[in-house]
Amino acid sequence: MSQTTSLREQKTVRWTAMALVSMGMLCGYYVADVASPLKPLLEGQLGWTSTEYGFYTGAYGWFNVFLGMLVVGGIVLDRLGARLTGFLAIAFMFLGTAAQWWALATTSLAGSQWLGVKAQVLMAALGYALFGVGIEWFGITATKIIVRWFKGHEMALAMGLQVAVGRLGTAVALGSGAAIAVALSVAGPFMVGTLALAFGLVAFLFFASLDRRLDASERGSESANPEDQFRLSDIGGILSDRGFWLLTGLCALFYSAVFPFLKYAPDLMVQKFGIEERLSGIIPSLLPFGTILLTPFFGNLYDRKGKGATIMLLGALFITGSHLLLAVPFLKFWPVAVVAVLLLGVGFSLVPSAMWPSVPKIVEERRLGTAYALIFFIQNLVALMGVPYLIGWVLDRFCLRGKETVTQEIAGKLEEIVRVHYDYTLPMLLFVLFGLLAVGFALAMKAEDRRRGYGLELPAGNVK
Ligand SMILES: C[C@H](N)C(=O)N[C@@H](CCCCN)C(=O)O
Repeated sequence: MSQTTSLREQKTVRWTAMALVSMGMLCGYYVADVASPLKPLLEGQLGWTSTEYGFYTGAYGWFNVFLGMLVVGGIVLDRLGARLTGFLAIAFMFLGTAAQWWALATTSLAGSQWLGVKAQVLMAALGYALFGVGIEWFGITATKIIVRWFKGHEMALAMGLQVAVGRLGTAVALGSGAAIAVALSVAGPFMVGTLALAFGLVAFLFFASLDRRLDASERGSESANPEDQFRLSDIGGILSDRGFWLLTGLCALFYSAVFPFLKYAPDLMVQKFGIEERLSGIIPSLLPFGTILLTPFFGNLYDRKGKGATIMLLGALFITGSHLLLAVPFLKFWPVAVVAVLLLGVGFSLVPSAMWPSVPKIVEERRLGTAYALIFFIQNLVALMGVPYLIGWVLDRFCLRGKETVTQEIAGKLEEIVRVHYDYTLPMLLFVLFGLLAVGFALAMKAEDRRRGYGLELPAGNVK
């Protein structure tokens, strides 16, 4: 046994490690959502359609799903360790964001088509797909890092805070994206994202040196625990568990009602509530801001009091109610949007705070890495790839109300842009449907928990 005290026993050091890793989450979540407030500008200035916007935002999951990059990420993480995987993840995010910046800034792609798609749209989509690999790898890596550094300490709080820091990135993206685009250019927010990720990479290198010191203090290797190893044979065992499928279904449907909504929320504010494009991200940015405090709060509540299945059910009900409010055609006053977004924020805090810590209650510890990778895989397929595309297609196919040419000041110059008008009732009803299906899965999860005794309703210490 080691004579030296492990570095993780020092509170300041482990929280410093968590803060350094969270910088990657902050910058990554910023880029993940920064295109949302740009939708009207992409249409007005660059002539994109809603279907092209949906194609681009759905590209997030292309490589994760079709090239199996999430599974590859799990294997790389378990075989090569968190330091190298984290570095690769941020490097992918950096390159993917730089590609998006270039695609929107260059004039060299104008008028060209690749594989029947506008070259600019495809280039931005490929950049976003590479970015999607990076951020998903980083999500799994950061979770494993937290487990390593906080085992036996404030682990749930650390996980909740890490998600909260990511949400701060989303809030900044939604709140400032359009203003940066109007001040600089539509590519401007991606330039900011590229620079931010360079900073995230430096912060991660500092973390890596701390992590190496943790190794030294424990005289062991970071991937020494054979329990953590990713095994392909584990997949069958996990997939045959009904509880796993109920949780995965809830995850895919819940995130289908939230992440794609965020991609269209600023446009909804412009189209339905008459908010100025420049300010269109302000109300949606209340959503992640609310979750910054509430996610760790509910996580802590779950640790102490239990009621995880009930918390997930409540969260699903909150998001359904919120979308219903936004779907009612005659409720067009901005305070309604504020109330709905705040309700959504409560739901967006309740479900993740109980869902992610519930996975270890359903899946045995040695299969956890595989289980998270599989859940993320299905979430990418449905919520991050399929639904964003579906909503864009529905908007173009069924919701177009007209177009007009208007003059707008962009980067100090007056320019003529096309403004496209949509009726968002149908897309919002689709989000209501995802919410209702999530409620169904949450109820089934609660029943399965009673039947199988997973302990989802029990506090952290009382689980068998
Ligand atoms: C997008 C990503 N796949 C995801 O689901 N992120 C979650 C947080 C996951 C934390 C797992 N320990 C989110 O709610 O942002």
